[in-house]
Amino acid sequence: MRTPVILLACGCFNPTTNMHLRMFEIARDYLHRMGQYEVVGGIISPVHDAYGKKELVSATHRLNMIKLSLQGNEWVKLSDWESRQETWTRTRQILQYHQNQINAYLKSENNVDINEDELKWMPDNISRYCGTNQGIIVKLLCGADLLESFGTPGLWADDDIESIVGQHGLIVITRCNMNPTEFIYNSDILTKYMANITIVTEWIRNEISSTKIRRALRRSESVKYLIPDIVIEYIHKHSLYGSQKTHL
Ligand SMILES: Nc1ncnc2c1ncn2[C@@H]1O[C@H](COP(=O)(O)OP(=O)(O)OP(=O)(O)O)[C@@H](O)[C@H]1O
Ligand SMILES: NC(=O)c1ccc[n+]([C@@H]2O[C@H](COP(=O)(O)O)[C@@H](O)[C@H]2O)c1
Ligand SMILES: [Zn+2]
Repeated sequence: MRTPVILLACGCFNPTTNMHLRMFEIARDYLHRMGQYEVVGGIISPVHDAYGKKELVSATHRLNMIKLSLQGNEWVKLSDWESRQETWTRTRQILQYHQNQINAYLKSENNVDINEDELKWMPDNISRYCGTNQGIIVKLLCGADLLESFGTPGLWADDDIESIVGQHGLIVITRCNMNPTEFIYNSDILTKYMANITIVTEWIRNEISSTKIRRALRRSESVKYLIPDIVIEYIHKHSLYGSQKTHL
């Protein structure tokens, strides 16, 4: 019996790139091929404005751009819970919130309406799992850089890392110049929970990043085929990232 999982990606999504969307596809293909997990759905949870990262545009814009990117996507959904909180929330709590809502829904015998604003991020087909006694695990989907940020002094509490990896688990997509396997080897906590970490090698390598997209936009260079057209239109319409409409 395969274990049902939901993949949750957190980050700035400033703006969403094709690689953010590809991450979900790459992970689902790999997990299905390996046969241990069944991917029930995906969630994107953009970070709160209070995270305060350089050049971060408002959550309203980032949510809108994610919504546009997900048009026509049948299995990945946007969760705005994180951005609606009073301030920045640790990733452990974000995973826990979504896990608790899923657990409550599965116990609810199906009379909760998942179309309500609060639960719009739930997978459409989740009702299939009600009353089956089968839990769904919310796992953190991330790039190798996020995993390696666990090693930045003072950034993540050991307790949080233990809870994220021990109770949820990680699906890590490789990124150029990073060696997640070696990073796990060097960490006692990550080695302890190694069975809960899946490293997925992206063989069709590309180094799209939001930083490079913002840089190109600032320089009035084309970002076509790197981010969805509809997001490019949105960026120009709202003059985000110092962009001027010279393309598209
Ligand atoms: N090219 C990529 N390969 C693998 N993972 C990626 C890639 N781009 C983004 N990710 C992952 O997507 C998630 C969200 O990342 P984030 O919003 O920081 O995007 P980013 O492109 O890394 O942006 P920035 O350059 O602003 O840091 C993170 O887990 C990150 O590791
Ligand atoms: N202690 C924590 O829970 C912790 C620390 C640093 C970053 N994060 C999260 O990781 C993501 C990092 O995104 P960036 O790579 O864009 O900075 C964000 O979603 C942020 O909230 C969590
Ligand atoms: Zn990043």
